Amino acid sequence: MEECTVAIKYELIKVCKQSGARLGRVHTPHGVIDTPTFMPVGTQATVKTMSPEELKQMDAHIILSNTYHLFLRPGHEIVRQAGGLHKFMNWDRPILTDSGGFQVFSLSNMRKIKEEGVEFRSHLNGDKLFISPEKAMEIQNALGPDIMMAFDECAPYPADHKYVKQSLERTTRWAERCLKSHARPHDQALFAIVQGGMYEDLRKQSAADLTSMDFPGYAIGGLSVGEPKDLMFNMLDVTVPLLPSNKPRYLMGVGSPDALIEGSIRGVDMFDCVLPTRIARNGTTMTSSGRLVIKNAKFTEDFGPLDPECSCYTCQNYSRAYIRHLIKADETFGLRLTTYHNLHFLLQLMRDVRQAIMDDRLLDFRDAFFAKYGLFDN
Ligand SMILES: CNc1nc2c(CC[C@H]3O[C@@H](OC)[C@H](O)[C@@H]3O)c3nc(N)[nH]c(=O)c3cc2[nH]1
Ligand SMILES: [Zn+2]
Repeated sequence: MEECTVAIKYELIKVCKQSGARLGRVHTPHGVIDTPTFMPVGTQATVKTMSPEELKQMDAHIILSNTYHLFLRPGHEIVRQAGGLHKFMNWDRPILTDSGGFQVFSLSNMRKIKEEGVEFRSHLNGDKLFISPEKAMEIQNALGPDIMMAFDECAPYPADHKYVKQSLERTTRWAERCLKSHARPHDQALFAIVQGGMYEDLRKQSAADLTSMDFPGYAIGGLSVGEPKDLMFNMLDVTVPLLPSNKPRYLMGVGSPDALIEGSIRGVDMFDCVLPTRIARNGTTMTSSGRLVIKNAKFTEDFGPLDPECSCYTCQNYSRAYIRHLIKADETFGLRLTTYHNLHFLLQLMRDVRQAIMDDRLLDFRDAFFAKYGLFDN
């Protein structure tokens, strides 16, 4: 694609001499993203319990939203009338929307996959709905994110070689149809999603098919679907080297601290995961010494911060005892405090990862991080 029709540009800043990880920047219509980056997930046009101002305070560079959910509610035409997602949710930095491929297969029942697209019932009211590659592009065109994802099938795990091969080949044909129906390539970058399950040969086939179509960025899909972590890392070792080095690489649905560090070491630039926001809502927090479940009785009279090494708003102003009280009392403010801290923790982790790449010491950083992170027994 000639330069003028591409909405984003990847700038490689340097490669870590110790690990091979890379420091980069993704230039988008709504601003620059420093990579490797963690993207907070705002599936229904909000990062649950956080305001845009708080997300800026913790310096989130980009957030996610979701085609499937917004198609069902409030409907993409409402968002279009509002002037697009940035206006609708009052977020003027970059946005990435997932195509709904994952949700159609994971959230709705009674779905039928055809060459044309996927027939399914709404998980909200049982309405019979249909999403095709063209429909997914129409919805994302209305939502107006800086980065949109091709409509794909995230193959289930485990799945046999024959099923995964047929699925990836359909995903490739769907990606081609997405490209053809891409209305505003100069405004919105369309990323393809590499599939292939846990099969090296199929990962190579999917990567080869999609990189021959020259997308502005590539996601690695079909992972973090219940497989053992070392299998996921093994699939990364196979797939990442097949992706162009001058384009961003996005590992979908990955966000535990160890996976963010290991994925960065393997050359991944972008990550998203609901983990930090989801576990926060039942009072589980990530600290430099490991996971801390705040409801644990031992924190009843603990007036120290969640994480003594954390500089976030929650840790500077509130105690474990207070947060434990709020979570036990089902007080919404408690969820806000744990969510704020968990997101800040992962965003800070990625700032530390980027600094470690700059200093050519990411493997040392990893070892030091893991030496402490596993220490906590709740
Ligand atoms: C958790 N593991 C995981 N998530 C995944 C997602 C959804 C992320 C999206 O789903 C929602 O969170 C579950 C959020 O909106 C997020 O952006 C994927 N999406 C697509 N299109 N294709 C994939 O192969 C895929 C694989 C994933 N593995
Ligand atoms: Zn904190």
